[in-house]
Amino acid sequence: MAAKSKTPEKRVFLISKKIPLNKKRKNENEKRKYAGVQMRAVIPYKKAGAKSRLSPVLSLQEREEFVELMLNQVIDSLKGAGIKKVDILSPSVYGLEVMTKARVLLDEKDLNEALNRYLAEAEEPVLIVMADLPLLSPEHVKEITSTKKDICIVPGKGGGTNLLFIKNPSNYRVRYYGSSFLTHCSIAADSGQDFEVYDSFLAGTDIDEPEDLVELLIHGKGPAKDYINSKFKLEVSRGRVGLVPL
Ligand SMILES: Nc1nc2c(ncn2[C@@H]2O[C@H](COP(=O)(O)OP(=O)(O)OP(=O)(O)O)[C@@H](O)[C@H]2O)c(=O)[nH]1
Ligand SMILES: C[C@H](OP(=O)(O)O)C(=O)O
Repeated sequence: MAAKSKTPEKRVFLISKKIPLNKKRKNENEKRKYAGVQMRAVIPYKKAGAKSRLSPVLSLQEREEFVELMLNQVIDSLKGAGIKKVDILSPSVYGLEVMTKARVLLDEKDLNEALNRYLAEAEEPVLIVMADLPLLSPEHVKEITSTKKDICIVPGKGGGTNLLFIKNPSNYRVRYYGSSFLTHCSIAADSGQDFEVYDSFLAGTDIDEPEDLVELLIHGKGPAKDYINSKFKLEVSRGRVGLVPL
């Protein structure tokens, strides 16, 4: 009997010994990273005069209302993915006076300067997420942040960068505008960091131009879609789906 009771104990000991403690910790860390605990997300956001490229179809007041709805959906997608630390980086407190879902950081500098200052000070992996991504889901966020590479880049339409996940933020600088997707790939390669390109129609659809509102009405859900739905309907003309004011 004594010999029998020793065997299982010994096996338990051996199994747990098979996984070295440092590897076990690493696995646990990986899991935590996946759940978004050991990273932060930052959303650059400017409400004043936002989305000027939508001015042919939306007034200034409508555009400012609309970006606020998109911002809130982006925050919800990040939180839904388990990311606890979400910062909004804005040149002004305008529109963020009662924000409780994320920390508000003010920096009057332009988009690139403000983000690069943020990255230089960051001590943990950073996910940069644009505020105009109402088709982004928690599943996208989880997949992007579980990359095995140093960096994960999500291209936006027309050469932009919709999300950028950077594991070593103090070694990376952003350069948005122009063909920023290509620029961000080059910056990664030039700094010796490997990167993954996350190819997704929905995460890649940023809402810049009136035709992007068509994609929101077709594929979207939630308050940003409802807002556009209250002003426009879809209409098919010559084989293309377009937008018609209600
Ligand atoms: N912190 C900060 N964020 C900005 C600034 N300008 C734009 N953003 C944000 O950066 C992201 C990408 O900006 P754009 O897609 O060009 O949006 P936009 O400037 O509102 O739109 P357009 O006027 O049509 O160019 C969005 O999340 C904006 O809210 C800025 O000066 N500072
Ligand atoms: C900020 C800019 O956004 P876009 O103008 O391409 O939407 C970019 O992604 O480089």
